[in-house]
Amino acid sequence: MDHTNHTGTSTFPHIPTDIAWIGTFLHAFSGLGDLLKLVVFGSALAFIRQVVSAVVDYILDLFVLRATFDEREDPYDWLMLWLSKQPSWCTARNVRISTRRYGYSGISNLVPGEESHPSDPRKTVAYLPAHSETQYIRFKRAWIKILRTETMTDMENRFPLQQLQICMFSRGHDTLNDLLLEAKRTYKAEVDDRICLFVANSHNDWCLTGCRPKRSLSSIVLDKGVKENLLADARDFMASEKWYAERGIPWRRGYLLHGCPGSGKTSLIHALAGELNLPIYVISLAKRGLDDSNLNELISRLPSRSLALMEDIDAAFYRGLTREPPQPEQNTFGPPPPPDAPPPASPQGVTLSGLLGAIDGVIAQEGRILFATTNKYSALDPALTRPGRLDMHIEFELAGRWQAEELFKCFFPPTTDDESEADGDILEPLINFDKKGSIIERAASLDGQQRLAVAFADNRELCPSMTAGEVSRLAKEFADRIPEREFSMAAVQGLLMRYKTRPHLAIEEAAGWVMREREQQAETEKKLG
Ligand SMILES: Nc1ncnc2c1ncn2[C@@H]1O[C@H](COP(=O)(O)OP(=O)(O)OP(=O)(O)O)[C@@H](O)[C@H]1O
Repeated sequence: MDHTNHTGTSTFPHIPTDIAWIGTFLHAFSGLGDLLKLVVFGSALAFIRQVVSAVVDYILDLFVLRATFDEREDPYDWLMLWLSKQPSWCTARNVRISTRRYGYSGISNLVPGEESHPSDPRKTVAYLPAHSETQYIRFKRAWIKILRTETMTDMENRFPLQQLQICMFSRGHDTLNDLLLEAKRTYKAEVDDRICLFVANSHNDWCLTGCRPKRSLSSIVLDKGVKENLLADARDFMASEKWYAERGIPWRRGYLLHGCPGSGKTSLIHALAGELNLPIYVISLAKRGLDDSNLNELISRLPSRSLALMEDIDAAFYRGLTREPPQPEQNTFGPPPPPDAPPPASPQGVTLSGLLGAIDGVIAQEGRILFATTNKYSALDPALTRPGRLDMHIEFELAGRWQAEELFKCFFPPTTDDESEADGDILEPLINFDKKGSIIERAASLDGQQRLAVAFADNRELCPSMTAGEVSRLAKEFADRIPEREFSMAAVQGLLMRYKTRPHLAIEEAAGWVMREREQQAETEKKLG
């Protein structure tokens, strides 16, 4: 075969040249092999890493349990209270100071050296681990990693949402369940003899504002049978879920307490909540920004078996409430704007139809008790007060003599059964002592103002000891000086408060107090025209 081309030169001689060129080329890039090796090795490594990480993740998923607690949910509060009792939680090195309270006193740590003040719970501060600070806590032989985080729920970073993330080695949910159970029990024990109050926060979520000691029903003096009937009715309702379901009646009950200010409406609701062990959810209809849809949302978020409280429902009626949708200038809740105020830019507020719908509409929660209070019963629309919405109406009156007598007994309970011993004390009731026990002065010899000053002295323990018989006699004497149905119970309580260690002085001063109150009332009426 002839490999000669038209130029007469053979083509084969080029082959060795090309091979040489490739050789030269390869020689020039002698690192390429290494590079290829590196690429292959790197890819293999990345692949192995991914596989290992997937396997590790898989194994971790099998053995590590992670849980997130959101501050909008109850378990967050249980856990925060429980954590507050763990030494390592309270001694975190990177702390955030907080006045938020979980349970009643659990998380609150007084600033060292500072005395607590029962009337101002905000004076106590809590040391919480800072956000993004990891804490390790031992629970039932397991180590739990806890991380507090704060995320923003809106674009403008206005609504921070706190979360707790916990992580533990555990194959099943047993340890987590145990932890939750213990946290819940701790929380329950803390709030058992207290009532928890919830209000709506800026997200329109229910938020625990605090827990206060339960008030005993016996400290509220009402006409015979009133509180007993109310308690029996509420108890019966709470136990009647099935009865309501069988008859297709929504399991809800509403109570309207109406009457003069300071007659014990709010106090009775708080005492009842304590008796029924129900948390109170306070709905403030005058709250800025609350409209029909917000109200609906709030009511739909009420937990079952709760007590919703709408106070001073009459405050909404300064312009009259209609069933129409809200207009800028009418039909809204809230205090009246000043006369020269510009009209609101957009209609806002709760309408009567919105309120009616929220109370008994389809979204209204089952198993809840609604309490509404008002000082102006006649201002309420009959649609609002009809059975099914507000089933039971209870009127509260000004203090009767019997109530004044009972209130006196609440203030000065008998301290001894021994009549002879008691008599001695009662004969000298107005002697006052300083803290060291020296006699200051015999109050009987003082004028009115001085007597008051003495009565305010910090000598509570010097309240004379009295037998039941003596207390009854004094209580009657006191009640005889209080005119029937003229003053509120709050006013009578105010009088007794002035002489909380001086029952005799309270009796002596009662007549003068009545005169002064009447004068004041006359003056106020004159001013009002
Ligand atoms: N019937 C009562 N028995 C015992 N204490 C009472 C009674 N009524 C009022 N008080 C006392 O008076 C104070 C005010 O009472 P409360 O707030 O319950 O009245 P209210 O009827 O809800 O008043 P308002 O209508 O102004 O809200 C409380 O400290 C309470 O202890």
